[in-house]
Amino acid sequence: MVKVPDQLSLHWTNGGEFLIQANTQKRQKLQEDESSTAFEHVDAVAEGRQISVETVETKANSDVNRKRHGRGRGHSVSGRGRGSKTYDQARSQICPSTVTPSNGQLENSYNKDSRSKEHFRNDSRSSFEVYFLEEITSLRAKVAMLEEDLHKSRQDTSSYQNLCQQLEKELKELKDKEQQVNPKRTKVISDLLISVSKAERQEARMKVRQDSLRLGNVGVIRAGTVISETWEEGQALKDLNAHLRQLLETKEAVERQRKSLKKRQSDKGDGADAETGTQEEDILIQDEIYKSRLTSIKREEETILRERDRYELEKGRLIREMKRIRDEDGSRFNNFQVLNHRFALLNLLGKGGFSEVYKAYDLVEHRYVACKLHGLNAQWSEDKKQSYIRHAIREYNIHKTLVHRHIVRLWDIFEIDQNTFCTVLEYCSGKDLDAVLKATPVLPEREARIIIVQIFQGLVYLNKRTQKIIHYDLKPGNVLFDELGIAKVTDFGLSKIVEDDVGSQGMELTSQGAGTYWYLPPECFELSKIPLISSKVDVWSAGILFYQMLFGKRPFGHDQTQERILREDTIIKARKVEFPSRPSVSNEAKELIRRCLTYNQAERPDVLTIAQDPYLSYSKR
Ligand SMILES: Nc1ncnc2c1ncn2[C@@H]1O[C@H](COP(=O)(O)OP(=O)(O)OP(=O)(O)O)[C@@H](O)[C@H]1O
Repeated sequence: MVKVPDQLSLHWTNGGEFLIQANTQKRQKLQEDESSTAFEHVDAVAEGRQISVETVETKANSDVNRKRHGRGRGHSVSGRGRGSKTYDQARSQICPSTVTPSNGQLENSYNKDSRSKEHFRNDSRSSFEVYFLEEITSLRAKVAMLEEDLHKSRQDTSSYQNLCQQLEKELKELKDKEQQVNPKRTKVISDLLISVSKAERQEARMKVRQDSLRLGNVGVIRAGTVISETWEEGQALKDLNAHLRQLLETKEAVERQRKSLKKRQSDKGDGADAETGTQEEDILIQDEIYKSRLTSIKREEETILRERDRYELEKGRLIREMKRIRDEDGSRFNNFQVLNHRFALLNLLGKGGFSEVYKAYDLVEHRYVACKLHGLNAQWSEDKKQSYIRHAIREYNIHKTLVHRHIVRLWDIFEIDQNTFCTVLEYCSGKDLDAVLKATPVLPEREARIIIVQIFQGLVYLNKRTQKIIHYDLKPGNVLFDELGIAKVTDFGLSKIVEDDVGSQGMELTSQGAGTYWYLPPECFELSKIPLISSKVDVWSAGILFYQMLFGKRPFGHDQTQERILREDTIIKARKVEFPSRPSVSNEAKELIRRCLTYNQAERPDVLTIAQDPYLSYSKR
């Protein structure tokens, strides 16, 4: 008996099922008849073909799948489509002749119409052949397409490789070119910067000369063999002073006249005649004239005094600028050197105790920076030099880790020679707070508030790090402004890292005596034992700063020298802060200052606590 392959029924659903059933019934019938040779042959052929169909179909499917899962190029769809179409055609050619309403009917039809069997055999055979042929053609076409694809891909790969090589070559050429152009470009930028800086130097010197005529100049006086410098007032101040003197003389003259008028009035006594009455009225009128004159003199005096104050501020600025120019002229870095092949030094910004700060241009990052040149005195002992370097490295190590909007960034540090090294800082083109307060000693509360808020934000950052930092040297000169007016705290030369194991009272102050005394709290002046300090030092300093911005002076020892503050224990006695009646300042501001200037360190809030003060917050609650 010939076995019908299972696949047949799998593929030929619906119509095919009928066919299988028909064949099975046929076979049963033939077995019964034992005369089945012709049909068995047909069936065997049909079965054999069907197996082949299955094999081809499976292969075609796996081709399609491979295509689908593989590169997924467009041909796979059409290939499958074509195959399926052929397959469907084959089915449709086979099925109509074999499909009958029921098995019984099929048998009947088979028995009744042997011609239809023949017809079926012939139809099946030709359908399969057609199908195979079409399938083979389709597969060949697919293979051809795949080969074509492969060929194209190979071509693509090789052209991509060529392109890649070409781009690499171009990149190298560009890099080489850039390396050639770079020094030229750097030279052009440097030359431009130098020209601008030279023009600025010239302008600065010209302005100083012009202002000197108005505001004054440094003169030299000789006393025996001793030559010393003295300040000679400029014409504008001389004129103002002369005007003031003249007003004073006039005032004295009017007052003298008024006095004698009063005397005349009292000498006359209480006369009641008509003449006396007239004279008395004359005296009253005369007195009124003198009074009016005195009032106008006072007004003029006030105007001139205001003008003189303005001139004094300008004079202060002029003196600082003269000093800066003198320092620049005397500096060994004033000749536009490029440090570390990168930082083009421009003009001197200012000179500190042991350092010169230059405006510079970073030729790599293309931005302005401030180069602080720390000079070790050649006369110093090796020990002192080493201690200074240790100190500077310590400062650098603290400062370089600080990244905050209200802290000046430290970009770099390098050695220039045996006695000099340089720290590179974020450039702040605005004035420092010290210069601001010299020009405008009293700031409007609104301006002072936003400055102190920014300072506290910087301090909060220092106290939220794992390694907390006490700045220890907060003062107007250490608050800088960038061109947008953003305040930034700088100079970490005296700052302290609060170690993890420090007790609640704070850490030991090992550098007692350093710092600027107006801004330091009472605990820093403790002499009986080593003081313990914490972030509360900065809270006190910020309180002093805020007071100074609002009232134009420091609350404790404003007019005293550092030495006198120490000698007279000024800060140790600073138990309570007093506020002047003018200018008028809000109670909230005064309360914040009181909290910052709490005498007892234990009761004074620390940075994170005081930062919660509603006055330091701008959020709408
Ligand atoms: N990052 C900066 N950007 C712009 N100007 C700066 C910068 N750092 C310092 N300056 C300016 O340079 C000048 C000198 O600064 P420096 O810090 O050396 O002086 P100081 O604080 O007066 O002195 P010392 O550090 O010895 O107390 C000051 O006028 C300061 O405003």
